Amino acid sequence: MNSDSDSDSDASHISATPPRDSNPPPPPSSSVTPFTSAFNAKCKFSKATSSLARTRSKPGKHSSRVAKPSPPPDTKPSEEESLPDWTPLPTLPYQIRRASDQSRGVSSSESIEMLPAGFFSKSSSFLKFRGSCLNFETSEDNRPLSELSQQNNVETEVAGCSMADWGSKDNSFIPGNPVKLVRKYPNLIGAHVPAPPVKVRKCGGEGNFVKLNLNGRKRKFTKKFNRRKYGERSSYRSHRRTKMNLNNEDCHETASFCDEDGLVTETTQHPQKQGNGGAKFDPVSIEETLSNVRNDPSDDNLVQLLKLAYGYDSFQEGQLETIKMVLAGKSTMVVLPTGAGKSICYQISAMVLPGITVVVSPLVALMIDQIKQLPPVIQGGLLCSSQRPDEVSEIVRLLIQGSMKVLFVSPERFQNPDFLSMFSSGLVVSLLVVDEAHCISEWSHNFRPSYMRLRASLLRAQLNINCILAMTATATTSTMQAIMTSLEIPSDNLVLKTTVRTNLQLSVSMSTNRVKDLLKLIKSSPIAEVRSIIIYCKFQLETDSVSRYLCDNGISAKSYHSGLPAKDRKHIQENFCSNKIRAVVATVAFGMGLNKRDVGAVIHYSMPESLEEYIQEIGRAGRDGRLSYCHLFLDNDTYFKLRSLMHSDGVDEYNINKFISEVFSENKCGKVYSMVKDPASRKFDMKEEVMITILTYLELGEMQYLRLLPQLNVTCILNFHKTSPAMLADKDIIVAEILKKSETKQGQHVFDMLTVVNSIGISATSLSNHLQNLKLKGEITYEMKDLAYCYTILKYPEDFCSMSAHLRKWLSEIQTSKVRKLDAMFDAVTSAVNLCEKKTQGCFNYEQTPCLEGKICSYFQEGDNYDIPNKMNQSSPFLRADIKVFLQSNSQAKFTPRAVARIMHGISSPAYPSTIWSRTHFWGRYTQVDFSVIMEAATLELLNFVGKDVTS
Ligand SMILES: Nc1ncnc2c1ncn2[C@@H]1O[C@H](COP(=O)(O)OP(=O)(O)OP(=O)(O)O)[C@@H](O)[C@H]1O
Repeated sequence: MNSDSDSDSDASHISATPPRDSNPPPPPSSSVTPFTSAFNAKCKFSKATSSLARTRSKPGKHSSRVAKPSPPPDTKPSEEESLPDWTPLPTLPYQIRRASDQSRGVSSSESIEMLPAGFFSKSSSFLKFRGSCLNFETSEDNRPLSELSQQNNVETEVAGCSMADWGSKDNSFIPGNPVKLVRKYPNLIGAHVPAPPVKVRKCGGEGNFVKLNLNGRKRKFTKKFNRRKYGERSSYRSHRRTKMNLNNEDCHETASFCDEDGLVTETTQHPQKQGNGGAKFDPVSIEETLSNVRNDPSDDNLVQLLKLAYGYDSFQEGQLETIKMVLAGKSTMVVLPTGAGKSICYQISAMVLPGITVVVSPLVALMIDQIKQLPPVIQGGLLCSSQRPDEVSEIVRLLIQGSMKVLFVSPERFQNPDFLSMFSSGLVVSLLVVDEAHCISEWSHNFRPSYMRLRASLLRAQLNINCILAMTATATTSTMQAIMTSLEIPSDNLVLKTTVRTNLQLSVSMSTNRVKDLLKLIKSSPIAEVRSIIIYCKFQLETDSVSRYLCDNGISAKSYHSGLPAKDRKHIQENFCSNKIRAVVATVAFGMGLNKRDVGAVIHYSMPESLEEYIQEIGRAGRDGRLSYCHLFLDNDTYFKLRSLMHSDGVDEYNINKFISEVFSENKCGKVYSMVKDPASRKFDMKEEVMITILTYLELGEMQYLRLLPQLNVTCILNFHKTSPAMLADKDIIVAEILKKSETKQGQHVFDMLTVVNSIGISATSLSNHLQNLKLKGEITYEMKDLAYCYTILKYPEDFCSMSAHLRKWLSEIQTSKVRKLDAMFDAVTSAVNLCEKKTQGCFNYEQTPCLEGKICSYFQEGDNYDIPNKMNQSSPFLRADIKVFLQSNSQAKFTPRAVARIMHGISSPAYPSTIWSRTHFWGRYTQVDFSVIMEAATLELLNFVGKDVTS
């Protein structure tokens, strides 16, 4: 309990149960999950003075109306205490007592500078690939390959080399130095062994649909190599039998840190890589082979192309059949394990096909990684919102002249009219690749509403695309079905292989002192000998404390999370890739797309939220094909914390209804509307992710009610400098309109961008550009704020109530699916621990690979449509009494059952932020009781209160 609240003089200290512990629950601000990052933002925001304005209000209202200061729940603030402003709570069905005044206005001190729309980034390549005529030119950027190799970090160099070239003592690249293809050694420090080539099981004539076969006992080994690979696990077990000693504290690390600045660029730079005996990149031979493939895409011709472009001797499982299907013009769905080489499937197709290949990727960092890994024959670039106009123009120029073959974009780009117009004016797209395709499905672990834009029908209409390649490493049957339906991929066109690579050894242990156990694990064989380790935590603060602890104990470690500045994150990743750091202690923010081949261990300090996330994260290990270790520490507290957080996205039908009513409060055809994000989030007690999900549904659901436009800062604060406002207005009709629509405050003109846009009938981008030009001429300076969702209305809904009911049902199904995924994860690892104790599944000591693989296999095959056990309590004797006391002691506020349940679970929400509500000692007291049980109890107690309120 917070010390502040201990001193409460109101009734909140009287509770049916004693406080659970003397400390408040750990601040969720340490979490890195999307919802808790948003939570952090809210916490920060609520400390600042905030604007509550809505865009459709009169000029300046965004800065003039402000939330009423919040009465703290359990304690009265001292005068010096700078409490966050009280946010206007939604008008709730369970109203205890109205706060007396919620309309006090304070101007917002926040200002967000607006970026001109449509920014792009420069992409350069030292080789230009002219798509149609296949001329290879050396560009001005061209430098000796060796120089580029030196400039690039080890990640790129290693990624690029054939493992047959890794033969020297120091594991350096020696062209033409073949090594035996015996997969004998795990990823060890100083194990001066060449890594074998990555070889996985052959598809073996199983057609396009190959069933999952994760259970080690049932594996068929078509190759001697694979038998050896699996046999190695057994010998490893016996090795561990004698050597595993978790108490060995003697092993100290000596790896040092280096602060030299690394460079990661967004350009296509190609180290000499993909070595096949050091075969040089030969544009003429590649051109000839490409022409052969176009005439006859036979296995031999494609293997020849693979050799010349990448230096690999053969395709890995699933690659060849995918490429052949795409080249035959068939839309295809590929589910291959992490590190199985999915990228080559679209890269080779892009080389062969005549038009451009558009790759949709969820993260810019991922796009940059992919661009860096393109072979020299492919020029690639990306479009993202932070690029300068000249960078955009350069990309567009290269695309139009046919020099650029692969373009990376985010799904949000498909709502940008400038981007879409490129395709209507003749740019031919031969292939659209949807990377991390599971984001399309709301039943996946990582649903992104913007991926709803990638429906085949929309893509066909907008980009005239016929062939789509969907790629993921993690899709359950229901996720796969959702993706294939959405992208109209025929069920036969599925390439599906095992979800876990065979070179990963999985283990789990229960832990009551994770940090100590972690240290022991890292200092014991075999992980003591591993050079590169990733340790995954769930919360940002956890990464800091764990890495500090490791450093204090002689392990070179750095923490990595999204709260760090981008420059620091880049630096850490580069130092890790060049082995200057041994361990990265990271949140989920680290690793996606990371292709450091010799990561020898992935340790889960905290359990992931789903088996999908687990597979993604362990997929960073052993990408060189060598035996690698994946250990997970299981603890109940993390499970309860994560389960609570699963409910932070929940939303009531009542608030959805209010939200929709606000969206459609006017209905003028062609008018651009906006909703400022932060105040709306507090008003409807909805996180931004939820608001954008609803808006995207209104755009892309069964009926198109609105069209979303790019988000915009809608309030502009303008200063005139050279010419007087009146004189400038005489010459400039836009300025004249701005003057009409603006309010003057202390010499500054404050106006709403969309009011001007709607009255003159120009686009928001044109208005932004106009202001930018005036600024460049020295006429004005301006500041933008109030980031808002912008949209136009296409159809007015007939029945808000049924629409709200439908949306609530949909959103709660998504939430239930997430909760079930967490339960399935917890169930898989707990049962692995329990089964392995009984040693019934062939597991030994700390290795539980067969058990876990069995669980993972059935999860991905059968989905989560089974009765998953969970650890939550379904009742609590003091719950109702505690809720009653809580409501009595906070009678000045108003609550919904969900708000009460969140407080009891210690979850912040936009209208009930932890900065205020964690002061009550009920905060997080009932994390072990099922959320719905608390909601039910809260409903009953609130109804009692409403009754009392009405009669009094
Ligand atoms: N045929 C091949 N032979 C040998 N190595 C290959 C082959 N194809 C790809 N690789 C290598 O495998 C590594 C992983 O490839 P890639 O990054 O495409 O995997 P992925 O399936 O996209 O993984 P993730 O889902 O984790 O991003 C790369 O270093 C790549 O060069």
